[in-house]
Amino acid sequence: MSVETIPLTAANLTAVGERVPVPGYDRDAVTAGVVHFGVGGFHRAHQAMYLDRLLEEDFEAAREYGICGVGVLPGDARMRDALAAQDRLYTLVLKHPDGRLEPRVVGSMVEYLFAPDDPEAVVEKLADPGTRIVSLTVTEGGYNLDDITGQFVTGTPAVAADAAAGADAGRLSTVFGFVVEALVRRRERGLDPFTIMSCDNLQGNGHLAKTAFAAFAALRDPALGEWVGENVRFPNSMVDRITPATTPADVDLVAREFGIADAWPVVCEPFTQWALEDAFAAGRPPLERVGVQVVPDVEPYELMKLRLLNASHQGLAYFGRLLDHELVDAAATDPALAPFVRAYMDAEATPTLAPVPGVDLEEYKDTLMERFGNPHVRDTTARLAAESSDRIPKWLVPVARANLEAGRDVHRAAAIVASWARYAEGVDEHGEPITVVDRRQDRVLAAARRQLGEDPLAFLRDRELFGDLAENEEFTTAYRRALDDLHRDGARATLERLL
Ligand SMILES: NC(=O)c1ccc[n+]([C@@H]2O[C@H](COP(=O)([O-])OP(=O)(O)OC[C@H]3O[C@@H](n4cnc5c(N)ncnc54)[C@H](O)[C@@H]3O)[C@@H](O)[C@H]2O)c1
Ligand SMILES: O=P(O)(O)OC[C@@H](O)[C@@H](O)[C@H](O)[C@H](O)CO
Repeated sequence: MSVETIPLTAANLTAVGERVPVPGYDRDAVTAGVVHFGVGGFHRAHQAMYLDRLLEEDFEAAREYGICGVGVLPGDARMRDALAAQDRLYTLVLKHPDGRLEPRVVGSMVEYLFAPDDPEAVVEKLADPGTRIVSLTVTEGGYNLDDITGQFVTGTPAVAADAAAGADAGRLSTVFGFVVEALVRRRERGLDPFTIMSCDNLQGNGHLAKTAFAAFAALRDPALGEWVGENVRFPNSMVDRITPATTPADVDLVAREFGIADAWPVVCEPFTQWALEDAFAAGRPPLERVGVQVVPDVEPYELMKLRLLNASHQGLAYFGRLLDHELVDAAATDPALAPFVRAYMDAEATPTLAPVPGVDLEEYKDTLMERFGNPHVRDTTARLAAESSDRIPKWLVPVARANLEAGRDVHRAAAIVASWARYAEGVDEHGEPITVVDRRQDRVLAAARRQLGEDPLAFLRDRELFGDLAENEEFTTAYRRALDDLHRDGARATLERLL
C-alpha cells in the first residue's frame, strides 16, 4: 500500500516527523556562523550531519553555528533550487550492510546563497560579525595548486579575473575572490578574521588552504598575502564517510520507503569519522561532544585514510571498470581484485604509515574492506575513477615514492597507475567506450594514446602528475609489465599474476 508523499518543507516538519526523525530544535533560533563552499553530497552527509547532531544534543552551544551554504559554480543552481523549495532541509539516509535504512531529516543548514545571483551578498555574509568559520569541500582540484611545486597557479582565468576584480564584488566568481574580499572588509571594520576549515581529501588540507588563500591575497597586494598567512587560522582535518552521488533511484527510495518528497536527499554508509585539528581563531562548536576527534596533530589520521582508503579506491576504480563492475561493492568482493587491494594496503601503504593514536591498523583495513563491500551503498567505480589526475598524484604517488626511497616493493602501486593508463585509452576489454571524466582529460587521453605507439612510458612522463617516476627503473619495470599484461591478457589475468 503506498502512502501519499509529504513535500519536505519547514511547514510540514511535524507531519514528516511522524515518518522519520526530524530536528527537534527550533531552527528559527539557529543563526549561520558557518559559511560552507561546496554543498554537495559529502558536506551534507558529514559536517552538516555533525552540526545537526550537536544542535540536537546541546542547542545553546551550537545555535550560532548553523550553516549558510554557498554555491559558486553555474551547476550549483540545481542545489539552490532544490534547497530553496524545501527550506534547506534534506533527508540523510544511512544504508547499513544488512539492508537496513536509517533516515533523518537534517536541519543545520539554515541559509543558502548562489553566488552568481548576488556576489555582493556572499561577500557580506562572509564579512558578517556572526560568521566564524568558512568551511570548504571544493574538491582536490579546487585549491588550484600545482602538484609538483605546490604553488598556487596564478594564471587560471577565473583566478586572474578575481584578482583583477579586487573589491568589486560583482565581478567575483571564485571561492578565493569571495573569501579574501570578505577578509579585507572584516579587517577594515575591525572584526577578527574567520577560521578557514578545509574538509577536502588532501594531505595537510589546512596547510594547502593557507598556501592557496595567502597566495591569492598576495596577488591583490603582497602585504595582504602576508596578513592572511599570519592572521587566519587553517585547521587540518581528516574527513571520512563514503557518500556516492544521489541518483533518481535514491529520490524514489525516500518517497517510497518514507513517504517524503525530497528533491535531493543524500545517501551514504553508516561509518563516519572526523579528526580535526584544534586551531580556530574565532571560536568553534564543541564538536567533540558528537564524536569528532579534536586532536593536536591530524597527520597520522590523514595519511592512514588517504593512503589506505582513497588510494585503495583508485585500485578498485580502474581495475573494477575493466572487470565490468559498475558498482564498488562488486569490485571490492571480486575474487581477483579484493586480495590485490588488500595486498596493496598491507605490503605498500601500511609500511609508509606512522602509528595512529588509538587505531589498530589491521582492524582499520578489515573495516575498510567491509565498507567497500557494503552492497547497499551502491557507490560507482565511475565516481571513483573521475578526476584521476587530481587523485593519483595526491594519494598513490606519495606511497610509491616513500617505498622507492626506503627500498621497498612498488609493483602494486605501479599496477594501479598502469590500470589508470589502460582505462585512459578510453576503450574497455569489449571494445566499448569508457568515458574519462577529468579536468585534464585531453592531456591524459593523448598521453595514453601516445603510449600505444612509439613511447611505452609516454603516460608516466607527465611530470606534473608523476614527478620523475618515469626515470625510476624499478617503478617503470613494474608499470610496463602490468600494462603489457593488461593489453595482452586483460585485467583478470593481470590481477591473478600480480597476486
Ligand atoms: N563523497 C565522499 O565520499 C567524500 C568523502 C570524504 C571527503 N570528500 C571530499 O568532498 C569533496 C566533494 O565531494 P562530494 O561528494 O560532496 O562532491 P559533489 O560533487 O557532490 O559536490 C561538490 C561540490 O563542490 C563544488 N565545487 C567543485 N569544484 C569547485 C570549485 N573549484 N570551487 C568551488 N566549488 C566547487 C561543486 O559545485 C559542488 O557543490 C571531495 O572532492 C572530497 O575532497 C568526499
Ligand atoms: O571524493 P574524492 O574526489 O576525494 O575521492 C573519491 C573517493 O575516494 C572519496 O570520495 C571517498 O569515498 C571518501 O573519501 C570516503 O571518505
